[in-house]
Amino acid sequence: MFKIGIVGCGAIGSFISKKVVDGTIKNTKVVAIYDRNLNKAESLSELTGAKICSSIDDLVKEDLDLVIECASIKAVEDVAEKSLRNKKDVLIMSVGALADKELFLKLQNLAKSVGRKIYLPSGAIGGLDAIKAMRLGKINEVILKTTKPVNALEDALKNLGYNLKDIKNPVVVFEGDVFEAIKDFPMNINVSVTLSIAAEFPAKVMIIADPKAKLNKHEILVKSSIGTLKVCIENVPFEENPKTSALAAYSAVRLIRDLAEPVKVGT
Ligand SMILES: NC(=O)C1=CN([C@@H]2O[C@H](COP(=O)(O)OP(=O)(O)OC[C@H]3O[C@@H](n4cnc5c(N)ncnc54)[C@H](O)[C@@H]3O)[C@@H](O)[C@H]2O)C=CC1
Ligand SMILES: O=C([O-])CC(=O)C(=O)O
Repeated sequence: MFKIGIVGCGAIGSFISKKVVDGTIKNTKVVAIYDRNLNKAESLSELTGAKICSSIDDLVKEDLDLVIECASIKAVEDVAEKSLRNKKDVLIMSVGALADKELFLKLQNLAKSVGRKIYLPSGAIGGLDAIKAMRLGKINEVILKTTKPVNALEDALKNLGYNLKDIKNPVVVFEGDVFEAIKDFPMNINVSVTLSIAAEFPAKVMIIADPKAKLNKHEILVKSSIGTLKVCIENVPFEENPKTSALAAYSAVRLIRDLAEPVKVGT
């Protein structure tokens, strides 16, 4: 039995748990969970039978094969470092944390020294298989254009001083590099960091708030010496968290399921 621990019992953590319980992820059990909001942890414990832990330290001491972080950028350092130090592989959803190059390097070195893995799912985007191959040639440009409904960007827009009622037409609310993008939109643009890590090239990012949009759209352009990649993905958002595309959770489910598969498809 493959044993997992989950930190963050929101949209993604709940979805992964459901897919364990319904057998989509086979031979797997959710053994331990932690959320700073106890109510959220209690609902997932009812569904999975998992032990509710009182802290990340408590969770990583359990007998686990994989710890899944699906909480927030701020939680990543603690979850990843403590999991690795306790000889557990870790899957990170809040990939935006790894825009901090020092942190990323520290975690990579730690994973190597303890012989464990850090998994970064493709999340709400696609095309990373081709981009990873392209980076063996020369990458010249990486662009991500993300269009989301206004409510999906609500927290970040309010912090940036936007009055949401004033947004009547699609408006470019951010244009800049990946590092600035994830600072301003920490709950909306983790994908830009995953893309930049896959390409080993910092993405240029544009974010558009569209009051008529119903889907989370990500358009990717990568120019390289091997060829040009254009990917456009239009994702259905989660009802319980419209910031998050359902595909992000599906990609984690797929990754966990594939760990046990004998055949690997794609790079
Ligand atoms: N890599 C990707 O493509 C994507 C990544 N994400 C990221 O994945 C993460 C999870 O997303 P959702 O499930 O939609 O979020 P959510 O807001 O539905 O759930 C997050 C849960 O984590 C808990 N939490 C937050 N910080 C915590 C901490 N420090 N310690 C313990 N619990 C904590 C919250 O109480 C909440 O229950 C977010 O950081 C989100 O930005 C979301 C979409 C795509
Ligand atoms: O789910 C999405 O469409 C993308 C997202 O929120 C993120 O990358 O943080």
